[in-house]
Amino acid sequence: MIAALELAWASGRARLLLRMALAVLGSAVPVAAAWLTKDVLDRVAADRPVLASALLLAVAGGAAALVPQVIQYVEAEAQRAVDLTARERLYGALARMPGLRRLEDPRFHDRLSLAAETGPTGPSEVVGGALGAAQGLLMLGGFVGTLVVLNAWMLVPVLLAGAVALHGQFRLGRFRARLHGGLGHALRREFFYAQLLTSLSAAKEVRLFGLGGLFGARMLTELRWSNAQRRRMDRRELLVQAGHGLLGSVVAGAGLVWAVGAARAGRLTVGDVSMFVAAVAGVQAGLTVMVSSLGRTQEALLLFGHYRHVVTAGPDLPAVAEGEVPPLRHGIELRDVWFRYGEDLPWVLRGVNLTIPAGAATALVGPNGGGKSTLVKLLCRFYDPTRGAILWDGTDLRELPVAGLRRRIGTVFQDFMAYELSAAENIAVGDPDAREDRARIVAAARRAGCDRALAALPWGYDTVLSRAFESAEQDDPGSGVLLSGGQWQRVALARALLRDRADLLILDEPSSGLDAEAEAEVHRGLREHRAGRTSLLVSHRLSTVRDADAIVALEEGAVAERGTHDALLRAGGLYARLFTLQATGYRD
Ligand SMILES: Nc1ncnc2c1ncn2[C@@H]1O[C@H](COP(=O)(O)OP(=O)(O)OP(=O)(O)O)[C@@H](O)[C@H]1O
Repeated sequence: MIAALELAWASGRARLLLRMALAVLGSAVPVAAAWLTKDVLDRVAADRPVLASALLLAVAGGAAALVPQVIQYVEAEAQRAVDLTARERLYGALARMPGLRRLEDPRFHDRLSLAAETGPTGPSEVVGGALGAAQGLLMLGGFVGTLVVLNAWMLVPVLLAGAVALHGQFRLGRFRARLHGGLGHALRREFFYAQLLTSLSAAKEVRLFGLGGLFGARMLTELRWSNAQRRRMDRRELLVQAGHGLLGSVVAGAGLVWAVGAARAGRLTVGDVSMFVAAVAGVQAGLTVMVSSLGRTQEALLLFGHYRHVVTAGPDLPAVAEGEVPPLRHGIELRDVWFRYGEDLPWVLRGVNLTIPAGAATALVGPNGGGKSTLVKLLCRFYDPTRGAILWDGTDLRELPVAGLRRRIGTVFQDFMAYELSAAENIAVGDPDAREDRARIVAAARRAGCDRALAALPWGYDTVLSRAFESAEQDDPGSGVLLSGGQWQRVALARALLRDRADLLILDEPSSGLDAEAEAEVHRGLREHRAGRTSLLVSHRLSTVRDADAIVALEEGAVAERGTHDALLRAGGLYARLFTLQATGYRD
């Protein structure tokens, strides 16, 4: 509750105070209007001057019409401000998580989508609900006072009905919050199938294999399941609300019968009867507002817990204070590194001992699933080894600032990103400092062999590499083009080469999509770029690694052998077998 209120306070104090003042005004107006109505009626019946009271009643009527509109506007404005602050905090918290483990955890993902949904709306719901409850309480207080004056016994059934409704609303709120939490899995799968049916990247296989019907049916199954859950919720809500309404009308009807009887007997004036009717309606309205507002607050608080969980989760790897990492002088050592992605998952790396000497080119080869990409991810410190350590010039990576370490590394991942941004930005993301430095971007593109292709695009480097944002206007750099797989790979390579000051260059399958000539050309460029630098090249194309200073073969998570190309061929082990197979394939 405090966290939600703090968020609302932080995103606009003046607005929150105004909203509170309006809540007080909103609850005072109906009570004042009821008293003024009684006064006007009694004055008319007693033939006394009525103008001043009638004018005040008109003002109260105007305020009753106006205040809700103003509250609505202020609430919407507050909602937008809270949305901004909540998102800033949520995505800021995510950016402070340097590892990948949390994002791979489906439970965390569920919380994350609930946090993204409820964080921006939660505080407004809580504030709105709390103020609504206070408003209801004030209104209730005013009318309860009135009922006490007229007939205190009427309070008993009216308040009992309110207590029943309050209990029902709380149960509904808890049920609704649980339902919301439980739907995450189904919603994610439904979204996944809907994405498959609409995404361009899946379209080829979906059409060729005729998967549209299958995925569509699965999407509808998920939707039907979540609809059934929502239907259960709606039915409960219907029952509770209808019961509450019914109870209210019975109480109001009984009260009216009593008031009319009392007026006949001369115990009440006409004004008293009007006041009584207004008071019973007012108490019930106050209770309804209070009950539904408390229910709304409770539900919002339960859901806001997910937002709090994500925002306060903290870094997912033991953090070290920010700072720079000294340049690599001697090398990186993996000392008895064991790693698995989860406690219930098999070991991926099993006691890897390996040195990547500074200034030398090391190549990593081996069968699929051997752990090469995992080793790359550990070097970038997306995870910490489960056992053992990785040392940067003798210092454990866990003792180095993550951002500082990553500034020292340039990497092309096997599954690199194709950003729907301009060609220049697609390269510049490799080093945000170079965003405005077109000369550096072009130099990196030249080294990766994509300079000519990018310069020849309709708007050169400013062409957007996507058609998602295409506009009808001509000459708009937003109208984009699509690159081929190999061209994309060169752009991703340029992104890593832009970090020309990085100490360690990691290339995970940088040329798998290139044609033979392009591959030879790119590797010639890379050899020049890597000369004298520390690099780690992961590749299945063994022709591209033969000139590395050392080749390491990784098999089933362990180093099977290590040496130069010639030495490994002579040894006749795994590398020799793989190389000979590939070479024979080419010759045949
Ligand atoms: N995020 C992950 N969560 C769980 N298991 C994973 C994850 N990433 C990889 N693995 C598993 O780790 C093992 C090693 O995968 P890795 O990608 O490191 O192999 P690789 O040697 O790079 O393979 P390839 O040559 O096919 O690229 C595989 O069995 C894979 O299923």
